[in-house]
Amino acid sequence: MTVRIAVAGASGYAGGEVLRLLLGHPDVEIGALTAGGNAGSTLLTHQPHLLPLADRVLQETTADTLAGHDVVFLALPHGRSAEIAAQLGDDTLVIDCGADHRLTDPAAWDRWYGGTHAGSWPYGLPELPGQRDELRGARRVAVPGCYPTVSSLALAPAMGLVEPDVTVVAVSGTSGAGKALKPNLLGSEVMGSLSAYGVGGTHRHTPEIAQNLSKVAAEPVGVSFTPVLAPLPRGILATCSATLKDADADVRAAYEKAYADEPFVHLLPEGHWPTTGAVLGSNAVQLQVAVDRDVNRLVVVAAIDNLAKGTAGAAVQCMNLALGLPETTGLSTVGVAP
Ligand SMILES: NC(=O)C1=CN([C@@H]2O[C@H](COP(=O)(O)OP(=O)(O)OC[C@H]3O[C@@H](n4cnc5c(N)ncnc54)[C@H](OP(=O)(O)O)[C@@H]3O)[C@@H](O)[C@H]2O)C=CC1
Ligand SMILES: CC(=O)N[C@@H](CCC(=O)OP(=O)(O)O)C(=O)O
Repeated sequence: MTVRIAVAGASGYAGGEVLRLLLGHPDVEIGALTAGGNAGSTLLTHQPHLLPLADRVLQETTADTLAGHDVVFLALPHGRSAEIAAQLGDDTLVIDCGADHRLTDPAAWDRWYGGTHAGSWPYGLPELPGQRDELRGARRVAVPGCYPTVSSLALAPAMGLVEPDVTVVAVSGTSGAGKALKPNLLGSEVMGSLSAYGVGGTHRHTPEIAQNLSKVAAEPVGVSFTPVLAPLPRGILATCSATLKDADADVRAAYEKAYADEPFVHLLPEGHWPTTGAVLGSNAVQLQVAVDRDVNRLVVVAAIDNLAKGTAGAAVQCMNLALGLPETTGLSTVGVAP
């Protein structure tokens, strides 16, 4: 089967990564590509690596332009997806890389994003318990945020083994912030420096991580989340910890069991630790677990590429699931090294 796809936000980082992956997908034909203010320019201007699509002219992001495709990927700023998606019929599979449809609680949406909640869609993290079934045949998919992806996968197998109160400190490359110029992202501010931001429970991914872990734990899970910006283009390394209920619990066995059949989530052999370099450009998640005996805490380190498994790779994985294609089509588990 050949699936005709469109990408809204094709000039951005997430849209560009969706296209990079889809250029290697055997069942896809690439249709309309749209942007905001950059509509009218060629894709080459924004995505110098996507030469097979170099001459494509970016169109305006309207429902008319996007209609008539089998799949529409929305890689737009927060708050821009809902209105467009509402105008696309159920014959179109809509995959939203933004946040508009991730949170299930309207009050949480209002608190963290503000304004009217557009409703929640099937959540695009197939590796969470029960989630894959929700995505098979779905017509709408909310792709998770990059930090919630890595932290939820790092901690989900431990739910029940740890107290429902977790800490996540995650270091991210700068592409996570998108292309828009921000003062803290100027080259001279970022290079050679690490900086924490969204400290003190103020980052909008906190409720998304809590939503995921609370669903798995079947009880409210408190989340203390601190993101850190690093001078890397891509990659997230998350260190997650929680107090063990039973000091002798076999946590490694729980992780081995949870991810034994997952094509993209890899618990590394003991003694090896995840690195962002090892997952670069791939849809892989690398994990390692340890128990800090002195303080009786489980410590999990996890790495993803924020643009791949953290956004575009997850979007393609979910497209495959929704369309009934093999889940791994067009996706690699092999990173780039060194
Ligand atoms: N970067 C990442 O690691 C991740 C990103 N995401 C999500 O993906 C989405 C896109 O992010 P990202 O690619 O990083 O952002 P970028 O800033 O790199 O790209 C944004 C894209 O949206 C377009 N756009 C901006 N404003 C409008 C508008 N008013 N109408 C139509 N199009 C518009 C831009 O077009 P133009 O060039 O014309 O301005 C551009 O194509 C966001 O919702 C983000 O949260 C999710 C997970 C991780
Ligand atoms: C480094 C950096 O700035 N990262 C982004 C997260 C990107 C992402 O996954 O998020 P959304 O889809 O929810 O925007 C941030 O902290 O806002």
